[in-house]
Amino acid sequence: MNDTPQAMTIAGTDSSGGAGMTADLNTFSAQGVYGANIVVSVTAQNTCGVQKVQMITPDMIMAQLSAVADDLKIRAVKTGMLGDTATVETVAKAMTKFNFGPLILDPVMVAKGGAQLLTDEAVSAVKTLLMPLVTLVTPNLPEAEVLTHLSIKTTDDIMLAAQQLQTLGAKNVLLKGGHGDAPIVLDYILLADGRHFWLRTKRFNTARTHGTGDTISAAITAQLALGHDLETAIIAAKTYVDATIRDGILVGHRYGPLNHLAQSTIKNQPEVIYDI
Ligand SMILES: Nc1ncnc2c1ncn2[C@@H]1O[C@H](COP(=O)(O)OP(=O)(O)OP(=O)(O)O)[C@@H](O)[C@H]1O
Ligand SMILES: Cc1ncc(CO)c(N)n1
Repeated sequence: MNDTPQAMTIAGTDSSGGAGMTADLNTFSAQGVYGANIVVSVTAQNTCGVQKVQMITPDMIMAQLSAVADDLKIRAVKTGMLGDTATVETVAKAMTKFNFGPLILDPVMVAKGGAQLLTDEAVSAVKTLLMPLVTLVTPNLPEAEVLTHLSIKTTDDIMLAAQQLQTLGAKNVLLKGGHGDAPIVLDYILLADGRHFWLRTKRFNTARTHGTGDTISAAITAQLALGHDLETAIIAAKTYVDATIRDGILVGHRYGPLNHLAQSTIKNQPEVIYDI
């Protein structure tokens, strides 16, 4: 029997199944990777918004992490919603104690419907405790603004923000460009060795984008667990998330979930641009 590639998500649940841990696990499966899941919060949520959040105790979070570390061979790990300072501290502690492979930090702060998923206080814990441990950080534009205190309007601002995120300790940066309404979507990647590039796709004119950020970071994590290098992993993940939006499904009434069973095709690969 082959050694099945295993990845792990540390995140919150979404009762409607579109974002958070469910999006991560569906993505892992779609990429052919086995998924372990550390639940840090339970949310009552649907495509219209988040109604209620219940955090899990640090002790229970650590027990889940220990249980996985004792038995599985995790090759890459991602974090999603972390919620509060105690959770960030627990996760940071576990990341130095156990070897789960490269850490992908998706610094989830606000849900598509507007609910806050990370306290203001916890933002500084993310910056000081987690960022130095991170292989790749994947903020969207508003999250990058909070982490860097920059106002990000232009492509130059995006490049500067990515550099600042590296000075906080993240080795590599993916700045996601899904927010806004320009007809072209640009994601920016700054690698540890200073190389950088943009991924350009056309914007799908749809509100069915619940969990796009979770999905791209989970797809990157899965690709790393499969043994691909980071650049290849990011391009494959972007191609996949594009397909999951393109082949949309009709679930719920507002920010509908993605189609995690969608197939990536050569035709929907992003354009890679080095100079903008
Ligand atoms: N309407 C769209 N059309 C094409 N690509 C999109 C669209 N919306 C998001 N994306 C892509 O999805 C990925 C996630 O980007 P986004 O900026 O939406 O993340 P996010 O805000 O963290 O998502 P969420 O909070 O819903 O998890 C990026 O690669 C982005 O380019
Ligand atoms: C639990 C959870 N994690 C992340 C997001 C962001 O997509 C969400 N809406 N809910």
